[in-house]
Amino acid sequence: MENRGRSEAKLNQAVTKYLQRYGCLDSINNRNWSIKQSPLGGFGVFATRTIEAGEIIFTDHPVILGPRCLSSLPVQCTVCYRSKTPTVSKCPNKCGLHVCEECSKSQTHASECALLGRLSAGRDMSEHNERLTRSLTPLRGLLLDADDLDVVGCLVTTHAGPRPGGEALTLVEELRLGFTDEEYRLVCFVCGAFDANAFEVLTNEDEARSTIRGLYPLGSLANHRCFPNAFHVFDGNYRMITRASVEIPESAEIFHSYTRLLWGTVTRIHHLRNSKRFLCKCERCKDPTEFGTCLSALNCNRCPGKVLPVDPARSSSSWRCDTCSAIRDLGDISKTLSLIGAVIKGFAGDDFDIIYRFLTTKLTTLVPDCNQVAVELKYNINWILGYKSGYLLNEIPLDLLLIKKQYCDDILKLVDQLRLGKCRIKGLLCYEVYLCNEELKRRRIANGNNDEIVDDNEANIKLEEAADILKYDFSAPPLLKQRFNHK
Ligand SMILES: C[S@@+](CC[C@H](N)C(=O)[O-])C[C@H]1O[C@@H](n2cnc3c(N)ncnc32)[C@H](O)[C@@H]1O
Repeated sequence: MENRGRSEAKLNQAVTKYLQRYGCLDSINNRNWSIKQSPLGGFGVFATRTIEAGEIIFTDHPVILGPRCLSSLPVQCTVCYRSKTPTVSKCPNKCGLHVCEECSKSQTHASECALLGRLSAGRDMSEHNERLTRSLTPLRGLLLDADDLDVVGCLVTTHAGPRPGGEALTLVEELRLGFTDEEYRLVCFVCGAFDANAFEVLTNEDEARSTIRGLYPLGSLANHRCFPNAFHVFDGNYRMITRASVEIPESAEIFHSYTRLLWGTVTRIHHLRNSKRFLCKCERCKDPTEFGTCLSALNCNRCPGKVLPVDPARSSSSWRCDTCSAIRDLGDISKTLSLIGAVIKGFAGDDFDIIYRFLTTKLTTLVPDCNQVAVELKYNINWILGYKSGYLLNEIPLDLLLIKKQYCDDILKLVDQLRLGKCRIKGLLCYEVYLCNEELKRRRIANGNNDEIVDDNEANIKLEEAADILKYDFSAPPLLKQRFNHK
């Protein structure tokens, strides 16, 4: 990893100054972290004392924030990111950006409109709106002051020097923007920094997925582990609040996860290799059973055993049955995985009948219940039952309500087995179990059936656990925010 003259002293100084400047004072005053050389290469963030599970490690401010580079971005205001406001329209100055009425008068938009006017030499950019929105985030690097640029310079990039990444190429070739050489180099650097370090930002509970991303200087210096010891949420001001998910001993390295936590090793390794360009060698990756969860397992076609990769880090690893020890042909494994992938791709995300039928019939012939695809489908079902029209919690039959609760319990067990501690998924699922229990109680009372046992204590424990984990999360369900008086 290139260090470009970075040193522990320089990084600690630049990041501290940055956090002070943006008022992230809890990261400084009660400081429990330090940036140090990591045995993984480059730098990382380390605990300077024991940090309790749930304790805040740091609050970080985005040095650059903006739309993700997705082709399916909704039309949103490029300043406040609201997409559901009727006043979002193209800027009348033809800079090509969408803004809402309120933000059209903001200083942020004025600066960006002027920058784009200059870079496009006054051309009408309105027709390039979509491409421009997707490319806007790295362009924001051109508007940073020297102090902010200094902290961006502390971050690693996926490509050293003036080699353009995908986004920079889009900007230059398709938008034909007139950069100076220095501007072009900076835009390329920011693109690379986003590739290596960006966080997807989720701050609206109505949005199922994030449409914006940010560069968080201290968050970006934390390395990855597939069973992280920290998790983060975002507050209403796009600040990243990083907390310990488990107790972190003094001097231990603090880790985020750069992948979905419930992906199996083969999927995680593929993602890390392709998008972050490194190979994780953590305990979870080295253990073919992933702490006994067998998330990657397929059915053996000779016996009731589970077939697992012998060396999950190698794409050419052989796969062996844990019961009869038969080696399964790699071609056969790829075929099974492609078949499952193709079927799932064809699903409409919220068609309960189709997903449930596949999960409980065809899929069981190919993979055991612990496989990551089964887990993912159970997770998806949880967001249909109780949320989609026709499946609201008070409408669904009892068997579906019990299925939802069972799936949440199954995934919560898995989260514990994977040593994930107080992670965001756990907070969300605890809340869902609470809702299921409340609905079961409501039905029992409505039916006058007081003999049926619904464990009130469990409901309250789950509610408290959810509220504790999601305490600072702006996208948390309103009930949790209200009950515990969160912002
Ligand atoms: C977001 S940065 C983390 C901070 C980085 N180590 C630095 O020195 O600035 C991501 C980069 O750190 C390295 N990295 C993070 N986690 C790693 C791990 N578990 N094993 C090896 N390299 C890792 C990879 O080079 C990755 O692209």
